[in-house]
Order: sequence, then C-alpha cells, then structure tokens
Amino acid sequence: MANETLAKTIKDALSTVEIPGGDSLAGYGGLSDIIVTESAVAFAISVAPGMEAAFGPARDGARAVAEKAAPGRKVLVSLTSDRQQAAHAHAQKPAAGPRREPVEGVKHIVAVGSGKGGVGKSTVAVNLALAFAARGLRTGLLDADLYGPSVPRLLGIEGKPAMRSDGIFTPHEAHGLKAMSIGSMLGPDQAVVWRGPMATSALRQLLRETHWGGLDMLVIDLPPGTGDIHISLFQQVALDGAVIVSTPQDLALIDAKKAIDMLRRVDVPILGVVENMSYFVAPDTGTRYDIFGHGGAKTAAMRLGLPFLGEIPLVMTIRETSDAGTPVMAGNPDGPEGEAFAAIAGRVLTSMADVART
Ligand SMILES: Nc1ncnc2c1ncn2[C@@H]1O[C@H](COP(=O)(O)OP(=O)(O)OP(=O)(O)O)[C@@H](O)[C@H]1O
Repeated sequence: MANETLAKTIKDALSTVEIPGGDSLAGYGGLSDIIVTESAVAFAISVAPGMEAAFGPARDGARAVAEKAAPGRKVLVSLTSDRQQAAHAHAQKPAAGPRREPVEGVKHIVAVGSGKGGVGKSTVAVNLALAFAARGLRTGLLDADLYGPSVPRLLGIEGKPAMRSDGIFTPHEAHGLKAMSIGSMLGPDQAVVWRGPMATSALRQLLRETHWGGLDMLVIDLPPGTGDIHISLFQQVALDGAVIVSTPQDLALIDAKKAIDMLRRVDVPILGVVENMSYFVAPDTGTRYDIFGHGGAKTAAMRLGLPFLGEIPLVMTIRETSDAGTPVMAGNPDGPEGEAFAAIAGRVLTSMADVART
C-alpha cells in the first residue's frame, strides 16, 4: 500500500479509539499528521499538561490500531504535553523530570555530542565504539542524529533492522558492533517533518525497544547542538556521561561551550572534550600543519575544568574510509589515526571511572 494511502487508512482507523470525554482520536485537534515510511509509522498526540495519564489508554489503543493496519512497520506514538516540553527546554535548570532509567541489557551508556554539525561527531562516535569493541567490550552504537543520520553510511549498513513479532528490533551487526540508526526509520528528507516530541518518542523507542542482547557499552551519536531531543534523553536515560567533539576553531568552540553548559544544567557528567580536525597532515609529505589554530579545544577544556581526551588530525583516510563504510578503527586500527582513537577510548574509560567514584 502506498504510504499516503496507509496514512489515511490509519487515520480512519483511529476513529475507533476513544479519548477522554468520549470523542474519537481521529477528530482530536492534538493529533499530528501521520507519517508513514517504508519501515515506520509515527504520529504524536499532544495533550494539555497533566492529561498524559488520562490519554494513556488512547495512546495504547492508537498504537494497536496502527500496528494492525501497518504490519511489519515500527509504530511510534508519542504522547506529549507540548507546553511542558518547551518549558523544560528553556528553563534555566530543567527539572530532573522522570526517573533516569537504565536501558535493559546495557551496562554503560556514553553519548557523543557537539555544539554544531559537521565537526566530526559521528566519525568520533563510530570510531570510539569500534575502539571499545577492540578492547573486548560488547559494544553498541545508536545513531540518534535525526537531522543527519550517518551511521548507516559509516558502518556500511543498509535497509531496516529486523523486527521480532513482538515489535522489538534486532540491531544491525557491523564490524563487531550492534548498531541502530534512526536513519533507517526515515525516508529521505523526512527528518524535518518529525516534530520535536515525535522525534523524542522515536528515539526513546529505538533505545528501549531494541534487543541489545547484553552490552558493556552503548555509544549514542547525538544530534548536533542542544535541544528538546537532548534534554528529554538526558532526563530519561541513565547515562554514564557525554563526550563533546569540537574543532579548534573559535566558532565551533563557542558552540561546544553551549553544549557543555547544557550538559551541566541537566546534571550529565561530561567525560571530556575531543579536538577533531586538529591539524592537517599533508598526504604526500606527511608534514603537519596547524592550519586551524590547533589546540583550541584543549585550552577550552582546561579552562572549563574538563578532561581533554585527545586530538584527531584532519586526514583524507578518515574521510575516505568513513565514506567506504569501513572506519579507520575497523580497517586500520594500528595506523596513527586508529591509535589516536584507541587512546581517546582509553581516556573515556578512565574518565567514566573517575565520574563513578565521585
Ligand atoms: N578527522 C577528520 N579528517 C578528515 N575528515 C573528517 C574528519 N572527521 C570527520 N571528517 C569528515 O567530515 C565530514 C563530517 O563528519 P561527521 O559526519 O562525522 O560530522 P558530524 O559532526 O557528525 O556532522 P553532522 O552533525 O552533520 O552529522 C564527513 O565527511 C567526515 O568523513
């Protein structure tokens, strides 16, 4: 069935779902558009603050109806009270919110974030995960970068993950990692239509409705910047901490500081800062050039009292191997770039142990 036809079928079927007050969900003003992709169906139900519990049965009913109408697709239904979300996002210090729950079958979770896009956050996240795996840790990678999911390309994975009959995903496996990407749930250019609450809910379900199968470490590649998705993730998931990736340029550092500020406000331990594209190594001569004012992130980390985790040079091999779906840590772990990532992974583990002690 075409995606638009299926969206209409689901909308019609929602007329059988009752909301508090006795009306049907199909006619309710707080129901979002129904987004249908090849692998997923997503929609949001916005309710007035305080009405979440009352709408719980409607959400469950809506999910059941949509699952019946769209067998084989993951159904993501978010129930949100928009005003509260907005208040959380902009409050000086967001409320601790609901309990921070561990993820079943996952011992440790590390998020990788950046102040802005394009600084190499996904590249660092993937290679960091591979470096953990190389140390013998059972490692997973969750690509939460809704607006530029790059893990499928970086790991060379294609298609949607398998889903069990109970709706739980079986993650992809690549280079010894278990991997899930929000990208495999979206069609091309679809991120923009996923409103904040819907994206948040999709992410929560990806995290919690995947059979990770016993992991020592889960690395989450966050979307760039700071927003509702981050805050809701930080409020709901027990993270060991976050790694911030920045380039040495002043502007990237200003944004990185904003991300650090947000993490502090939501009480997420900051494990340290990685400087990516730290210096340029000429491919022909191997000569090193500090063209971006190398060292900016280290200085910033020291000023902010944060561990500096290491620097990664700007080298063509990193880009080429990533584009080919075999990141350096998978293809050439003993080369200089691989060693840099391995050293950073070691410092992240030390930092996690330090945080756990305090
Ligand atoms: N150290 C590096 N040397 C050379 N190229 C790099 C390096 N780090 C990242 N790149 C390249 O820069 C581009 C952006 O990297 P990446 O996708 O990891 O950034 P990002 O911060 O996750 O961006 P976005 O937020 O847009 O997803 C990619 O083409 C990647 O291969």
